[in-house]
Amino acid sequence: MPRRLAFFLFRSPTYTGSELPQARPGRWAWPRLLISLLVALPLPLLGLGVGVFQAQRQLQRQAERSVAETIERLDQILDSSRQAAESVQSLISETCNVDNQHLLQWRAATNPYVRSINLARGGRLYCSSLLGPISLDLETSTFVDGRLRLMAGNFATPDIPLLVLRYSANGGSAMAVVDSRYLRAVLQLAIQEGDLYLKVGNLRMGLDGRVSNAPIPELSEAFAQRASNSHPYTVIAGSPTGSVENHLLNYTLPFLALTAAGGLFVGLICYRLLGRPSSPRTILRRALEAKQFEPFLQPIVDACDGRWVGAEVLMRWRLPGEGLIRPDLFIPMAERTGLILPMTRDLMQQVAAVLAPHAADLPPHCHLGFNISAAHCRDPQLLDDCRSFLAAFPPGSIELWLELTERELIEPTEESDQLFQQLSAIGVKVAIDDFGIGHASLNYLQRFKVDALKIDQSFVQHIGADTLSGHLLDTLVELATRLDIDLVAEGVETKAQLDYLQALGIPYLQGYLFGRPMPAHEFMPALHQHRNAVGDTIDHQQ
Ligand SMILES: Nc1nc2c(ncn2[C@@H]2O[C@H](COP(=O)(O)O[C@H]3[C@@H](O)[C@H](n4cnc5c(=O)[nH]c(N)nc54)O[C@@H]3COP(=O)(O)O)[C@@H](O)[C@H]2O)c(=O)[nH]1
Repeated sequence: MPRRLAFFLFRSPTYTGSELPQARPGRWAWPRLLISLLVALPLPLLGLGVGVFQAQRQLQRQAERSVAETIERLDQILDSSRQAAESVQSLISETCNVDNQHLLQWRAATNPYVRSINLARGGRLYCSSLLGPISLDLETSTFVDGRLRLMAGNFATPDIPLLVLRYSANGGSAMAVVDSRYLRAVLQLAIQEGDLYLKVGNLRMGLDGRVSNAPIPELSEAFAQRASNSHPYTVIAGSPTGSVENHLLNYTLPFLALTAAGGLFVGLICYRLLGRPSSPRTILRRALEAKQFEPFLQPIVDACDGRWVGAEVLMRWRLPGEGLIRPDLFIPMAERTGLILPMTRDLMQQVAAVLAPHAADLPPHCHLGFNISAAHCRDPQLLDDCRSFLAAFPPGSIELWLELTERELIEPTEESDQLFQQLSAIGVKVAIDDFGIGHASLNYLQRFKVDALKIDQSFVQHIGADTLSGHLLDTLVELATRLDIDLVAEGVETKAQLDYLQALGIPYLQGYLFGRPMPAHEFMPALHQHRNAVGDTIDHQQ
């Protein structure tokens, strides 16, 4: 095997084109093996099919050829025997004297196939080249067509079968006796595989040289039969059940082994190819089809009293065998491949399916925020997706927020302007996510009709650590007040940060201090639990 091919087949697969996680190879091993088997099997099966077809054809041809050859040789023997019998026809009317016996012996000895020649008259054998004068009954009706008789033995050699050719002339007959050993040799030489029979009347002789009146065994795999044009006998050849298998083993084994090796090779290549990691797009598309992307909800709280006012929807990838995958590992790739559009649509549908039945229990005008990226701003279907999402809830029960991220720069165009106007018209709010760290944030503020800013968590985390963050937060609060837009501070983890942000007058907060992102179906039970707790706290404070 060339080195490059061996390397391709046997090296371990490592994908270098993407850092996207994939399902563990172990889970995929069985289907991969099954597909490889399905790919590997056709070649040996085809080989076997061709082998069986060829074997059947060869056995049939062989049977037909054997029948033709046997008839040709037997006719030669019988023609020659008839000549021997014909040559003594003048003796039939004569007695079995010494001269006539010598003549019979001479004729028998000079014919290559004839063992003896006998004369008969008036229903009796009266003269034999072997025994001289004899007197034996002769039943001419036992000769097929009055001319040919197959016998298991006779008076001279009771255990050696023979074929007797009768030639009628001068009121009697001359009979040339052919030893079955010639016949047996003819049969054996004419066939390599299968069975061959000489049939005279209801008696038959097989390759073993035995004469019997038993029916010929069924020749199911190949069959040929022909009667001689010159003498009253038939030759039958064929192959019994199991002959094709034997033929395959004896003659086609190398071919079958070759096709099996070919199948194995193809299967190995297939197994190898299936083991190669897919492109990032294919991995994500498969994950989406398998419904592996799930919504997690993180509460957003009212800074004054800590009550939940809504949630941000964050995507998680539940990869079988690997657990939950962080969004920063796959969202950038989803954005690059454009798959973020159907993924967000799927997320919206899942959230609507989980929360809509509990709409009455949600906080008033429940704020539900989804992250969108540049591709969404060029996708007119976003409008329909938002409409469908809003339509799943009773009117006015929720507020849909789209959070614009800055991972990809959003180029404002006529279409995007129109899209945002239409979104605003149906009540969808727009927030700028991670505000303050991206160079485009201020640009977005100018261009889009923004309803809220989400202050990046890095500012919150530096509260108390440096004065610059504090100044920046002051400036952001002032900016939001001037523009009359809402503010949400992200990444609140400590009581100190909470106090600071409350003192600044930031109305909404989000962070681990209030709740970590949780599976969508856990949101309602968590909200009830929180309500009980916050209700208590508020009562105590009052
Ligand atoms: N286009 C889309 N982007 C998405 C979507 N879902 C998530 N994302 C973006 O992936 C980034 C990472 O998100 P995630 O790991 O979910 O992290 C979020 C929070 O879990 C985390 N967070 C929240 N509170 C705290 C905290 O107190 N401390 C702390 N260290 N981290 C906290 O911050 C992330 C908040 O995300 P965001 O508000 O969007 O900035 C992230 O950039 C997501 O935007 C999606 O569906 N589409």
